[in-house]
Amino acid sequence: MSELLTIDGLSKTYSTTGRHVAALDNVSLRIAAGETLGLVGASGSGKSTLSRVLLRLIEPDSGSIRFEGEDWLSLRGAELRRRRARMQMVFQDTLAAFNPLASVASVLGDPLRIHGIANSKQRLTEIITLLERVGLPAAFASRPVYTLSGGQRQRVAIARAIAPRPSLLVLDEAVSALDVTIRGRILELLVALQRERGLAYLFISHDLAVVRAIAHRIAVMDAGQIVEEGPAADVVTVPRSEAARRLVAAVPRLVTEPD
Ligand SMILES: Nc1ncnc2c1ncn2[C@@H]1O[C@H](COP(=O)(O)OP(=O)(O)OP(=O)(O)O)[C@@H](O)[C@H]1O
Repeated sequence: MSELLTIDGLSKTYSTTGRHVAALDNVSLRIAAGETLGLVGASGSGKSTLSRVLLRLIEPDSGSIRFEGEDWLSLRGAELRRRRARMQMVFQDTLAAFNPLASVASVLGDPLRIHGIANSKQRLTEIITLLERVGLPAAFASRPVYTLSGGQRQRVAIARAIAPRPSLLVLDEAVSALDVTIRGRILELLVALQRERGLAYLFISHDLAVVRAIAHRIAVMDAGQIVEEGPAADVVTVPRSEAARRLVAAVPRLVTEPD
């Protein structure tokens, strides 16, 4: 598999009122095309800081990111906007990410327009195709976002993320707020989309059980550092780091064999 994302030596320290927090401390990660890297860690370990750096919302103090062969941190302005189509995000809090009064059609139409995917005539057809692909009826196009359930909103968020035809989705606690049944269905949808489109995922969560269900490899973060990385089954069954052992212990069914 070819390398899609290469993160090398990424560091970021927040300094507020005389306190310094090393949120990212020399983080290096790799993701191949079409694979899922799970990133787990306790609250405050630096996961969201990494996703904010990838999104280019904050600049790291040092380190490099190569994405699709390009120096991701040096992209600016129009070129960054253009390349952003290829790396899309899905967050936990979709009500905050969307204007709740906006229709589903406008939420999905924006990326199509911005990235020049479909002209105004083709747009509604493309929106309906996207809705159907994520398991929502075409009639949802006219619904305001606030009328959708959490699971339905997360499907819209996934539809919006895949609309500009990315090669990588960064999913930051994307299923954490959903109840167990809905969460399972969204994970199934993500797996199906990955197979169809060769998408790669950086799947960020504090919940090792959820990450285990979807990731090929797992990286464990603790206090800004990657303390362990390996095939998903290995990290869950033979955790080497203290941080991974704590996360495994927090999921009793992973360590207890069924009767
Ligand atoms: N803007 C900021 N200013 C100062 N400190 C910050 C800022 N953002 C994050 N931090 C600190 O950096 C560390 C890493 O935070 P981050 O949000 O990246 O962790 P996380 O693993 O995503 O946690 P959670 O799962 O709770 O969201 C924490 O100690 C946090 O308090």
